[in-house]
Order: sequence, then structure tokens, then C-alpha cells
Amino acid sequence: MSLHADDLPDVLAITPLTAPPDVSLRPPGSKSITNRALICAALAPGRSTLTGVLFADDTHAMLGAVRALGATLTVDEAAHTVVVDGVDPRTQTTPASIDARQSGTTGRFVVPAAALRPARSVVDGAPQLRARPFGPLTDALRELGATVEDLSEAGPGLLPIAVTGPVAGGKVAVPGHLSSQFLSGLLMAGPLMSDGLSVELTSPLVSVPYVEATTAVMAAFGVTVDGLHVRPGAYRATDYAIEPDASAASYVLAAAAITGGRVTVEGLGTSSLQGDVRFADLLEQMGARVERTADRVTVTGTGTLHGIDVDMADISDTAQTLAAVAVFADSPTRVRGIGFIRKKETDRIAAIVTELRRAGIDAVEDEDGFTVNPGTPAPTAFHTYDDHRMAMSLALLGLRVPGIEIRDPRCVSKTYPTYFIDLARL
Ligand SMILES: O=C(O)C1=C[C@@H](OP(=O)(O)O)[C@@H](O)[C@H](O)C1
Ligand SMILES: C=C(OP(=O)(O)O)C(=O)O
Repeated sequence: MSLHADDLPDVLAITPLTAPPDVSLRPPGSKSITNRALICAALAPGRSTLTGVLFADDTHAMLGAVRALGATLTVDEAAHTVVVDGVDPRTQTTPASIDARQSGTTGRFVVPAAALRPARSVVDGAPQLRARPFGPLTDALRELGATVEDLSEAGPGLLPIAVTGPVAGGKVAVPGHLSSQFLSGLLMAGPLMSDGLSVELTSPLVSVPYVEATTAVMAAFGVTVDGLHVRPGAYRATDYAIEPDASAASYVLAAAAITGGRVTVEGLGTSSLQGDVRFADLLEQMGARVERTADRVTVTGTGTLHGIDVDMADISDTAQTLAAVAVFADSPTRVRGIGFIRKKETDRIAAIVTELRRAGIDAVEDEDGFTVNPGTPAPTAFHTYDDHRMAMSLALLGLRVPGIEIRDPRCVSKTYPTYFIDLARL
């Protein structure tokens, strides 16, 4: 049986490891960096070659989106490469229709980019994305001079919307506590706004490292962000190598910690653009041994894990991974600062607590996070809520205990279609 997401059964049984793993692997390309590089390359007149590209549902959504915005793409999935012939969006007058599927980054990055075009673009997504907030972005774009039509019957600030530019730019106030993606999306469109862009945050920013990644990718394409200000300018087409996905790496590194094995992740280390590479720091605090170089991280499980109390607002995509590790610690783990993950693919706080409890683990929901009291998971078929990170995190329990099954495992296709292939390599 192939373990690629496309071929998975409705319920996947996880086989416990018979010996601790000792492997080295390179996770697929970063979703976050792929989708930033695709936007910047699409807005840069001329040819950019992107290597190390992730091909998954979220990046297929972005490939479709940048094509609709006028870029010409030559895609080589086997070589993990996309050649992008970008265009100045301000010269594009063809109406566009964009399906962001389930991808928050695609939706939140493409709406401001579409607002640069003197044309009407309709942006929609799957029901899951239709339920996630877009209001701060549509408010900001109206303030900056775009025409935004709310098309959702469920109310304003939700997909689908239609946006018509060109957006002039200027100063705008944006909340930071719901998602950093509004800010990242606006910043990437900023240099092509005639008045440039100055953003002021009206509430504390979550997921800060993602904004740093945004400015780093913009810099690679020739645009400088100064504070939260971008001067009018232009992107420069360039060749860009995308690093592996640090959120994806969290699962295999966690596997080493909980099984007493050793896993090395290649292509990610202290020089990574992604905040989620810091997940290894948490494993270290819990008792695992961690070695790092500029582009490699090795985690070795020591057989002992202690609970920790941690604010994960900067690296919330790894909160569910940590919950799985916490099950095997010798004291409780409290995760804080992540109330905003209730508006991700699902309410991730409720979902992880519900599923751990289904397995007999004493997990408790807090407003801004959760507490996991360690225990031995009972044989359980876990529900995954169409959330790739529920499937990938809960599968880790099955590496240690028998009888763990993952329902609807195909949801890993959102960011990591080869996840169960990599897990089997352990
Ligand atoms: O900018 C990005 O690439 C992302 C930002 C984060 O979202 P929020 O800023 O909404 O927390 C993260 O959860 C998401 O997977 C990717
Ligand atoms: C929240 C996620 O993705 P996005 O917001 O890009 O849909 C994720 O990948 O966990």
C-alpha cells in the first residue's frame, strides 16, 4: 500500500516502532516560504526560478492564484521547481477568479496582491476557509483605497469577496492578535502601492516569526521593509531556494523525543527563516538532547521527558505536536498564548483536548491554550477534523502505543502529502 496522501484509506492504523529510530531526513519545502516566494516572484516582472518548492494542496492553491493574477508558470513537480514569469499587476486588466481552497496563506496573501490590479478579482475558498476571518484585511484594503465587495451570505469579512484596485496605499491600522497573515499579505503588496504602505498594529502580534520570514523573502526579491513601512518600489525577479518546512519537521523530531531514538532533519537549523525550528528548543527543555548547526537539527530522546509551561504564540502550528509529546512526560504540560488557534483549520484547542480525552488522557481546555496531564493512551481511532496537524500529531502516539488509528488521514495533503511515507521511515 502506498502511504502517499492520495492513496491512504479512510482509517489508517499506525504501527508502533519495534526499535528506536536512527534516521536523517529532509522534510518537503516550506509551505510558508513557498507561498511567499510565489507571490513575490509573480509580482516581479521577469523570470524567477524557485527550487525546493512544496507541492501540496496549499501551494497548489497559490499556484492557481498567481496564474489568475497574470503570472506564467512552468512547473516541474519531480524537480521541486517552478519557473515564474512575473508581471507588474498594475498593468493587468483581466478579471480574475481565485480559489484559495483551505489555504489561509493563499487567501490572506492574494487578496492584497489582487487589490493592486485595476480589475475585479473574486476570491473564494473551501467551506473551512470561508469560516476563517478576513475582515481585518478587507477593512484595511478599503482604507487604503481598494473597492471590496462582501459576497458572503454569512456576513461581512468572510470569503467570498471581490476586490477591485488599484489600491493607492498609505497608512493603515491592523489588529495583530487574530493572525499575522493580514500583515504579511499587506506588506508583500506594499511596494506596488503608489503611496507605499505604513502599518500600525492595534493589538499585540501573534506568529511574529512569520512576519520576519515575509520581510526576509521580500528582501531576497529586492524590497526592503523598514519597521512596518514599505516605500513604493518594485520587486526584482531572482532565483530562490526554499528551505524545508519547519512545522513538518516538528513531527519527526517529536518522534525521536518520545521513542528514545535519534532523528536528524537536514536543511533546517539556526539559519532558518522559520520560527517553528524553535520547536526543538521545547523538546530540549523537556529533556531531549538537541544538536544544531546552521542547516541541521538532531534530536535524541533520552528516555525521560518533563512537562513544561510555555507560551506558543510565536510557533502555534507546533502546539498540537507538543500536546502529543506531553502525553509521555512525567509531569503536566501547560501551553498558553494560543487562543487564536481556535480559528485555524478547526478549533485546535477544543479538537486536541477532545481527542486526547477520547484516548483516556486527562487533557484540559483553557481559554488561551491547554494542559496535558501525562498518561498511557488507550487504543483509539482519532478524529482529525479535516486538520492536517491533528492527523500528523496524533499519529505520533501510535509510534509508542498499539491500537492507534487515524480517521481521514488524507487531510495531510494540505501541507505534507508524504507525511506517512516519512513516518514509516522511522
Ligand atoms: O504566514 C504564514 O505562513 C503562516 C502564519 C501562521 O498563521 P497565523 O498568523 O494566522 O497564526 C501559521 O499558523 C500558518 O500556518 C502559516
Ligand atoms: C494554519 C495553517 O495554515 P493556513 O493558515 O495557511 O491555512 C497550518 O498550516 O497549520
